[in-house]
Amino acid sequence: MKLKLKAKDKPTDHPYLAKEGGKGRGMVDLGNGSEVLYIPRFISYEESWEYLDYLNKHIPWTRPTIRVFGRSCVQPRDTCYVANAGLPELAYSGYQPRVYSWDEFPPLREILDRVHKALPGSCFNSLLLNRYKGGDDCVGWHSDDEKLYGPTPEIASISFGCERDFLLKKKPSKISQAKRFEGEPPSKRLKKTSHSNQHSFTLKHGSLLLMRGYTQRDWLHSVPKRAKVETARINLTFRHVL
Ligand SMILES: O=C(O)CCC(=O)C(=O)O
Ligand SMILES: [Fe+2]
Repeated sequence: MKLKLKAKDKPTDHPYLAKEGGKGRGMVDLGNGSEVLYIPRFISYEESWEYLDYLNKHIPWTRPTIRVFGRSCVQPRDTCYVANAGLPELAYSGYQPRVYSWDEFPPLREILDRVHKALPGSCFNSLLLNRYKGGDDCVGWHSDDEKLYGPTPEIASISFGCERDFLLKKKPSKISQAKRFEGEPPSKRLKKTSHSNQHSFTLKHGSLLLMRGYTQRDWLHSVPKRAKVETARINLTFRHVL
């Protein structure tokens, strides 16, 4: 693996983020304890094509019917779910995916190992796969804030195939959050709210993006539709179910 991060470089707390450096390659501080790390070439170009080909052929993709704002619709992307045995079951938008075992897909375990090595201290036990067949396939604004991931989930996202935009936007702040600024001088308020409220990444073939801290509590993310995109993209999001 070409990644520069090694376990021996490890300071005690979140070494991969410390190592990348607050201002260095790939790390975006979203403010108030939310962070994103982006490593464009996590898996080599050639290996990434091999993984893409394998996943296209061997994953039992389904396109389920889900419920969004009280209406049934076909999810605009293919999906599959892999997890350790015995975990609480995942359900989202009224859909409970069937759970497949890692044993059925050795390359997924291999990618999981590579992610664990690159992110010392991480411990993912489940994986949601998405396949976007073309530019009409997408995922709308959401956060992965299901209770089974706990209050500060780390989500590691690997992308293969067609580059697509990954957008982040801040959730509208709650009154309780606004209240925190009461009684503080305006200069301080400005400082605390000076982070940008949106970010975008073009997720490259073989890239790794990590969301951590309060990113799921305070931010929404999406992969919007794109005209002119005709080729497929597969995305893997590794998560830790508590
Ligand atoms: O495809 C992506 O990059 C994001 C997928 C996602 O947000 C999800 O599965 O929750
Ligand atoms: Fe998500």
